[in-house]
This record gives sequence, structure tokens and C-alpha cells, in this order.
Amino acid sequence: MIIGVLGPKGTYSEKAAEQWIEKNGREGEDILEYCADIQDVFSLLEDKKCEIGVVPLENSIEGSVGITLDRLLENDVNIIGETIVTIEHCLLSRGKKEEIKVILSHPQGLGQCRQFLKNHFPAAELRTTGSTSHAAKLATEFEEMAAIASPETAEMYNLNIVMPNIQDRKHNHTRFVIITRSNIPESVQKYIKKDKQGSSYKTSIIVYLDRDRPGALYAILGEFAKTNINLTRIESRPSKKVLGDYVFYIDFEGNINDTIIKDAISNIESNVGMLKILGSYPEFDSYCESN
Ligand SMILES: O=C(O)C(=O)C[C@]1(C(=O)O)C=C[C@@H](O)C=C1
Repeated sequence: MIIGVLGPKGTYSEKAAEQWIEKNGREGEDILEYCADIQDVFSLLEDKKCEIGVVPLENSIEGSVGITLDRLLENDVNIIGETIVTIEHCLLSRGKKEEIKVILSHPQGLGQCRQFLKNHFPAAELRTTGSTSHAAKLATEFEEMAAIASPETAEMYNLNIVMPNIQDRKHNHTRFVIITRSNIPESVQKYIKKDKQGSSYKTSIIVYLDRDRPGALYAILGEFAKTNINLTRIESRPSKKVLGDYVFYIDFEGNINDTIIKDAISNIESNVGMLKILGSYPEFDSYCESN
């Protein structure tokens, strides 16, 4: 199976893909296709050049990955899984700490180490890259450059770990989603069947209210409260139509095949402008326990 991830080699996205495949039981040879950015992972999937994509969705320090949320709304995709990766950023360079003048990383990496950078490198120039491993690759060029990336990339790109564990909070986790086309390819079906054994499910939807009116969001949330469905996440994102207009990303416990969930969704659907079901998939925690 071909799996699209953010590249080059050594990204946390690659780690997420490996982690998810390992948990689901590897079936034959999987090929990782490294993409320059997250949009390209979605394009690769759409163009049928891969069967699965693994993309970051949210981080415990920096919050949502906006481009992933946008593509989930606009592209014809289905979420079939999630995995959570422990993020352990290090400062990597060819040079010594005193020599570092430019620090590179993915915007999420820079954001997760904002305080560290202010405290230790107030004068350094910060530059964004397509990924943390892309930063590591570029940092090999000059001794005055450093990258914020995983400890594994140090070895991969022949860099020194100048400072380990530099993120602003000890606990740093990123949640990734495993996506496929909504017309699920045959090779992916076996992973989905396997997942069903003894797992608790989560469902992700996107809702657009169409028109701002008193109690509109309350009515949606009421549907979940009424039937005791546990919400695990709600997030608003600009609709990009006019200022102050939003779409809501909602995750909750349960499977779209359960009658209780089906009924709640159909009640919500009749009261909103648009409802997109992104998919039902095994919750990360329970799927760890059942493996
Ligand atoms: O740059 C990487 O290594 C990625 O996989 C991307 C990404 C992200 O977009 O959140 C993944 C995990 C970390 O939070 C930092 C960057």
C-alpha cells in the first residue's frame, strides 16, 4: 500500500504512519510517499497516487493545524483512524550553541518552542520550513543554522543534538488522522475490518450553520446532550465567506452505524446548512489497549 506523508524522511508524520501501521498489523510491503506539504498529501490521495494519507490535526501546545482542517472540509476524504505521537523536539546543528544565528522549523515546531527561543536565542532569525525534517536537511548546509526537529533526524542528517527537549511544555503530543478517499480503496478495507475488534469508536463531523441565529449552536449541542453522546472536541474555523462566519468541527464518541448516533446526526442535519461526516474510527486509547 502507498501511504502519503509529509517529507522528507524523518518527520513526525512518518512516525505517525509507522505507529498506525504497526498497531494495525503490517500487511505486506508499504511504501511511504514523501510530500512537500500537507496539501500535497491530500492531492496525492485525490489523484489516486496513494491509498492512505497521514496528516497532523492538532497539537497539545499549539492547537489545530489549519490547513488539515481546511482540506478535510474541501476534499473528498474519509477518516479511518487516528494516532497520537509524543513530540520531543531538539535543537540540531552542525555548529555549537554560540554559533547559531538562524533557527529553522515547521511553524508548529517554532510555536511549540516559542518561550525556549525567546529565552535562549532572542536575537536569532527564525525561518519556517515545510516540515521539521526539511529544517534538519537545510541545517546541514551552514554551522550557523539550527533546526527544531526530532532526535532521530539528528542521526539521519548527521547533526549534533545541541539541546534536547526544548519544547515549552514537558508533555507535547500531536494527534494525526489517517485518511483515505470516501470511496474506500479495496486495499484499505482490510485495515478497517481489523480495527473493529474490541475498540471504542469516535466520529468526526463538520457542521455549517448557514445563518447566525440565537441558540443555533446550542440546538446542535443539545442533540448530543439529550442522548448522552460524549463530545471529545469542538472547534470553529472561519468559513472564508465573510468575517464572523464559521464552520464547526465536532468529534464525539460512537460509531455512525449505531442507531443513537444516526438519529442524532439526522436531527442535526435537518437544522443546519451543511453537515459533512468525515468518518467513524477506533479511538486511539482503546485501540492501544485492545492491541
Ligand atoms: O514537521 C513534521 O515533522 C510534521 O510531521 C508536521 C508537524 C505538524 O504539522 O504539527 C507534526 C508534528 C509536530 O507537531 C510538528 C510538525
